[in-house]
Amino acid sequence: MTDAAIRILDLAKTYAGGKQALKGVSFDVPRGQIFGLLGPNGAGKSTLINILSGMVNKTSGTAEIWGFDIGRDHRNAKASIGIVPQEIVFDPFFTPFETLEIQAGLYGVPKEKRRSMELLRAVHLDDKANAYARSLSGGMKRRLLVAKAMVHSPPVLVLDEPTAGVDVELRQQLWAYVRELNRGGVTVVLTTHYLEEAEELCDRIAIINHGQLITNQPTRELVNMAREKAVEVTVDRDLKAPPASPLFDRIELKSERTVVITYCKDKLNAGGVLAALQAEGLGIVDVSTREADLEDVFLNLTRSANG
Ligand SMILES: Nc1ncnc2c1ncn2[C@@H]1O[C@H](COP(=O)(O)OP(=O)(O)OP(=O)(O)O)[C@@H](O)[C@H]1O
Repeated sequence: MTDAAIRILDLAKTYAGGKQALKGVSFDVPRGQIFGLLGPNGAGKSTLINILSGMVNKTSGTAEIWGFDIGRDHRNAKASIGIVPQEIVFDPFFTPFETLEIQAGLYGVPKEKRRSMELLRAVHLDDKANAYARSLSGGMKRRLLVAKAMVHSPPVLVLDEPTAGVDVELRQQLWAYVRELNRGGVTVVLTTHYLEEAEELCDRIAIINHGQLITNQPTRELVNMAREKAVEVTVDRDLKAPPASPLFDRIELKSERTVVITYCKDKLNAGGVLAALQAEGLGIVDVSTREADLEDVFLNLTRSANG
């Protein structure tokens, strides 16, 4: 038995029309982590999740969930994962309580082991237990989907773009619950477009683009890869052209007196940038720096993978 929560090996998918959505992707999701799966639109994230959930058939390669092969050991693999889909799909005529009971029935959870009310409390929907699902707001429906994915107490929970259309407060509530589940031992996989979200939540991040894995590493390391920093400097006189220096990677004129200078933090620091400007005879009026974040890394990595 592997110690990975999910093990994906050379996984490929070509759709009927010939579109190669996954071109041989391999990675492990370590147990106990919150793992981010990132990529731009059309990268292949949903295809990968749908293969894990059994909704899409893989073309080749293997995938294991909690040590169970999704093909050979389909039942155990399915029992080991809960998936919160991207689309909100409910039967509008069932109440949240009934929705969870039916789902538990589908997974063969015996009545005495069901915990529908407990799950509804956890996602702050206990007061809506007997309301029609169609009367719930978008955020409430999304939380109900999370509860629904947990009825059979799977060790792995996958959330596919869970915060699309969810407001900031509900997003925080959702993350608080996801963290709580993770502290309780649930491995969480999250797909998102929001790098900030991934940076805040995930222990590890994999990025896919055009069906290929671009990177897979601890979030901290990924952030450290952002070698570029930018400093915005306002000087004491109008500039006709941006002052050039071989030390700068890029320089752009933001307004007559403000320039944004991008530099590599291995070569230079903000003091060096200012010294170079002063050497040009410019007086410094104002300075602000920006920490490189995952957005930069993401753009750099996907750019180099495209080029
Ligand atoms: N059923 C399908 N038939 C044919 N092509 C498909 C099908 N589903 C997805 N694709 C294509 O496969 C590629 C990967 O799509 P996928 O939905 O996996 O990407 P994604 O990373 O989840 O994107 P998004 O973030 O927009 O959901 C896209 O080019 C998409 O158009």
